[in-house]
Amino acid sequence: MTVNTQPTAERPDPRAYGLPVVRQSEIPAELRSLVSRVHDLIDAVANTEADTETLAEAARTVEGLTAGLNVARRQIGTMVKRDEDLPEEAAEFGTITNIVAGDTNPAAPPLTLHRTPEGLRGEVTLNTVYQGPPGLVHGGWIAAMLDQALGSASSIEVHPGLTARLEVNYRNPTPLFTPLEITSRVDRVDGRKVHVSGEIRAHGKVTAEGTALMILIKG
Ligand SMILES: CCCCC/C=C\C/C=C\C/C=C\C/C=C\CCCC(=O)SCCNC(=O)CCNC(=O)[C@H](O)C(C)(C)COP(=O)(O)OP(=O)(O)OC[C@H]1O[C@@H](n2cnc3c(N)ncnc32)[C@H](O)[C@@H]1OP(=O)(O)O
Repeated sequence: MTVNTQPTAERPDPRAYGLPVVRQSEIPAELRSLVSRVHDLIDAVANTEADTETLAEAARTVEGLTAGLNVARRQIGTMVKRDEDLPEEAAEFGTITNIVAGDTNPAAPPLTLHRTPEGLRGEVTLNTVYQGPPGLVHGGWIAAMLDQALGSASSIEVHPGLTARLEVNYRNPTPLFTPLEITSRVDRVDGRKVHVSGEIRAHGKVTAEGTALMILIKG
């Protein structure tokens, strides 16, 4: 059962918690481009068999780049405001460096979830950076992606919350380099307790199922 496909009107404003907010459209194209290139760099570093001279030069270059970028850092907990077509009071917020779905996190896959009549749906294809068993996605990452999809279902359909309990059933191996479909929904709301569920599918077959209890943020 989907409780409500429309966002709740009143949402907690991160600014009330002392957290800065960046509009998604304010993230410079240059930063998005850098994030994408570093995402590819992580994969290249994880898999390279280049000669030691090339490795040493790359390390020096990256060290210099890191120092250059660290001259100006965001405040921890900076949030990004999404769905800017929604009215201000119905806006959806996410943490900008969220490890699963953060706009500016090059280590994030990233997973983007969209509303559907049934709940939320997203697609993601993972490379060897997310590898656990050979050729397969790490189980911890499967849990992380389900946690994000289930938390987002609560956040978008009801109200943002924190995961109090998460259960994952690994039904089939989840392959790398394969489009994965991730779906989630709200099953039941009981005061501040929101029961959510979701699945990951590869080639239409369920590889993992998750259920969780989200406790809504007060205020
Ligand atoms: C941090 C605030 C910033 C706000 C910024 C504004 C907007 C933000 C917008 C979005 C961002 C929000 C979320 C991000 C979305 C996705 C990220 C992925 C999800 C995560 O990565 S999230 C991290 C991992 N997560 C934790 O880090 C939680 C650690 N934990 C706690 O922080 C507390 O534990 C908490 C808050 C869960 C509850 O604490 P609490 O004091 O608020 O509530 P309380 O204990 O009174 O429970 C109320 C009722 O829930 C029942 N209940 C509680 N826990 C239960 C359990 N485990 N099993 C069964 N029932 C349970 C009680 O029995 C009672 O039930 P009853 O009312 O019937 O008596």
